[in-house]
Amino acid sequence: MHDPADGEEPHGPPGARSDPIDGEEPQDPPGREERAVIRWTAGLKAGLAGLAAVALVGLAAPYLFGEAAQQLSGAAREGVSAGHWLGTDALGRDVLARTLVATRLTLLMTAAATAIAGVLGILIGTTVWVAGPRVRETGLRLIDVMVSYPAVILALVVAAILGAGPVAAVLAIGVAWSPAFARLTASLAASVAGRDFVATARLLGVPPYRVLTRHLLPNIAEPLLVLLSVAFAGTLTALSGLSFLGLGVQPPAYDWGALLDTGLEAIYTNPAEAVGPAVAITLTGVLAGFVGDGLAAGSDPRAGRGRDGWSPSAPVPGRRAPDGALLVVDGLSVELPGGVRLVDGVSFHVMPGEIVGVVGESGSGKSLTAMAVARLLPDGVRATAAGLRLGDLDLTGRAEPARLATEIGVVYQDPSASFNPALRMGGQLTEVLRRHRGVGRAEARERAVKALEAVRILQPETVVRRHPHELSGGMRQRAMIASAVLPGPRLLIADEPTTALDVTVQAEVLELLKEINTAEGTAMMFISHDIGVVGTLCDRVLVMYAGRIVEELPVADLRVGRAAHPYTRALLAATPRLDEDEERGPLTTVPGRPPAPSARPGGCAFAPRCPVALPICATDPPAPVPTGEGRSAACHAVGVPS
Ligand SMILES: Nc1ncnc2c1ncn2[C@@H]1O[C@H](COP(=O)(O)OP(=O)(O)OP(=O)(O)O)[C@@H](O)[C@H]1O
Repeated sequence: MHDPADGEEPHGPPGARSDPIDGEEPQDPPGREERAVIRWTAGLKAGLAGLAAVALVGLAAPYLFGEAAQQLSGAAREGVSAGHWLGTDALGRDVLARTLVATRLTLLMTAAATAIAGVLGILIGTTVWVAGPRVRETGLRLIDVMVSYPAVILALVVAAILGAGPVAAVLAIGVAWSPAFARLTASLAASVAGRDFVATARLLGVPPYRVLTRHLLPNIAEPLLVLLSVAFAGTLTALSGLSFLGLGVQPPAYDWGALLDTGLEAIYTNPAEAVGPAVAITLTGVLAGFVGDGLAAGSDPRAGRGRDGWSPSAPVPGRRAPDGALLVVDGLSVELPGGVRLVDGVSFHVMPGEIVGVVGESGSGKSLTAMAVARLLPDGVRATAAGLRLGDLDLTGRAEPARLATEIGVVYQDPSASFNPALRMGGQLTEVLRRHRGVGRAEARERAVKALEAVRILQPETVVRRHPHELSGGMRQRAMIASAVLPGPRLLIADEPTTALDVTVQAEVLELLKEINTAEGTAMMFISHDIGVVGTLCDRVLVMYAGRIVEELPVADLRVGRAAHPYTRALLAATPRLDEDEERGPLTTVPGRPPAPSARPGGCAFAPRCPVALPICATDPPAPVPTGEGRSAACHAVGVPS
């Protein structure tokens, strides 16, 4: 499976190092489309609308109620009345008017403190990240200490040093909240810094500040935005707390905290006096919280995806899977939230007991197609399909986890990352049987031992007691196959299961998969970028290019080089064939590179690399056309004499 970070090709080879200032930078990662989208959840809308209303009050109240707020009515500490909805204060001034007027100063102070916290924290966090390892270590530890120190206490210390007053309070709270931003920035920057596009930018000599502003900050903006709204609520309460304690705003100026302080003095005689500022503080804090929650939910790719990231789409006309097909995929698309299609309307089927190979260059969408079938799509992508079913199991609906776990087995590319290093093999192998098939511990263990034996692992009784790191790569891959077939799945998805293995072990694993297929009748989807490997194992082959299936053909045709699509022919021409008697001439490479998903041309995505492209290929995407029994190709040039 592709890391989103390496989805698009960096410009030019790393060796083509240019001027460090104007160094050629890698393209933005595909995640960018994802970042640009804010999902307008109800909470976010309500929070923003509420805060806008509060800001409007802050703007207008001093003009509308400024006079009423200063006017001495003569009736001190008067209770709630028609003239004074929240009563009057010790000098007879209208409490409601004062609460409304105080909105402006409170909001200004809160916004200033939040801005100071954000700017200072992000500066500290990024400086720590840009600094060398030793400064970084010390900086991070210091930030940790500051974060663990309660912000209000820190603010009290700063306020005590700077003296009482609104400026000191704002600075104190701003400084006190900055470690939270520094910590988040440093951790997020560290996680993004390890991604390939950042490494490439550095390799190309892009200066650190440019890496920071162009590649790092935009990628971590979303969580920082969430923290900003949380900090707004936090600084509001903290500032009100300082004013309440007499360390913030000083008379005759007043904010909500100061009003609360005077209101509490009269809590027994006129409780309403404290209600105004208390409600204002709580309401504004809650609204800021709504915005934070809304932003967090909006940026959570799992939110709002409907049925587990799945939604139905219109059926694809003219395509019908044969009767009795086990897996039927109809118009499956996988896309990023911004609408960029990574897999674009693929339709295919797998018959019971059939091994279907999926080939194509890196990034053609093979893994995402397979993972969409297994319901294991990574966060941040969304799948739609007109139909997707495995036997009677509808894979677009809320498929039962127990059925998914037992009816579809998955073998991944990297055997070292597929097992939990902290657990023994036995527990991991028996998990699905025990959890979903209700098999007892002893029997599950016995079956695990048999399964390991079946994949030709020597001394399986000892192996079940071992941790994954104690096994060789080949053994781990075979153990993973054992684990995948143990619950008796109807479909086994093998995603480049031999890529990480050496050639001898590769051959053994392929043989093993064939044996399982023959003995158990397990249908398989076998993903590989190696058309030669697919030719030895599979019955039928789907060739993918730029998110689409461009050709479907029986493996017998592939073996003899009878392919209709120019892309398949180019792949075949680039593959060495050891079984060939006659001289075939030198191997050729497929010129050019596949387009990035966000930059696919309007017509046929292969057209710019195609030796037989027609004018129509640049404008119209070709639909699959039958090219023989069980064969089809999506190409305008098929059947056109060259
Ligand atoms: N989680 C993700 N977020 C964003 N883009 C993704 C994500 N996963 C994959 N992609 C992009 O989708 C496209 C198809 O990826 P996929 O992993 O399916 O390709 P593939 O054909 O299996 O390639 P490979 O052989 O290298 O694994 C690529 O451009 C990839 O960068």
